[in-house]
Amino acid sequence: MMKIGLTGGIASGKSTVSAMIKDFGIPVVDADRISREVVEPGEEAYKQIVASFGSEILFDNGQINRKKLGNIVFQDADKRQMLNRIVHPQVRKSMLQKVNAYERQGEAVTVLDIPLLFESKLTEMVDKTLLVYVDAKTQLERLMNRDQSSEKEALDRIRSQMPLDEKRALVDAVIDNNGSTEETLHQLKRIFRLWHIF
Ligand SMILES: CC(C)(COP(=O)(O)OP(=O)(O)OC[C@H]1O[C@@H](n2cnc3c(N)ncnc32)[C@H](O)[C@@H]1O)[C@@H](O)C(=O)NCCC(=O)NCCS
Ligand SMILES: Nc1ncnc2c1ncn2[C@@H]1O[C@H](COP(=O)(O)OP(=O)(O)OP(=O)(O)O)[C@@H](O)[C@H]1O
Repeated sequence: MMKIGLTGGIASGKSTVSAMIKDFGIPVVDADRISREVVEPGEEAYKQIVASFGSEILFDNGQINRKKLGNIVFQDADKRQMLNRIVHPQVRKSMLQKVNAYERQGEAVTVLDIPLLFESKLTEMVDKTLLVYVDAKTQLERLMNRDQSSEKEALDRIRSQMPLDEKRALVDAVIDNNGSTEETLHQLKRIFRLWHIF
């Protein structure tokens, strides 16, 4: 089974591209979604997060207040590393299980949507890498719009990741998502044809 690592920066358009890939009938394993599952109350990572960051980061119902935890970790690299050390091993484990299940089902291709593919050195999990690229101005605008966040909150998040221009040099193929979604779909199809996926 061919494994494709789909990556990008925050709000660069990974979810938009992964929805197109699912429409082709190709399975997608989503690291962001898994990172939400592994921090549900009762899970091992949840207990470690509460022990490390305190109950101030919880809502009254016990769920993690992600906006609050985000504001802490995206302003402080040490705290971010502390959170990453708790969450990433669980995410990796769960991703591997899901990928193996698709392999057993006989899927020919599976896409792994991993925002931190390079930052977390997960490239050995995949055969090919595909970057969803946007320029810095578009990224900031789309992020602030989508999350209704301030410029400061958005820039804190963008700066906690490897710049997209650096990622460009590391991948097998790039989709430029500055244009319309139609142009993005066109580029995606061209790359998948090139890789003999269809
Ligand atoms: C800090 C948290 C609580 C903020 O939650 P929130 O719901 O606001 O954001 P969400 O999880 O949807 O992430 C949105 C985007 O932020 C970026 N991002 C998330 N975590 C990180 C991180 N540790 N470092 C850099 N960028 C990150 C990614 O591009 C991601 O797509 C959450 O992102 C988290 O638990 N992060 C640690 C786990 C992680 O690294 N997840 C990302 C991929 S595994
Ligand atoms: N080609 C496009 N034209 C206009 N808007 C777009 C385009 N692609 C994506 N968007 C919008 O930009 C925002 C970010 O896109 P998306 O959520 O797909 O990014 P992402 O990389 O998955 O983000 P995250 O890392 O936060 O999960 C969304 O509001 C989306 O609707």
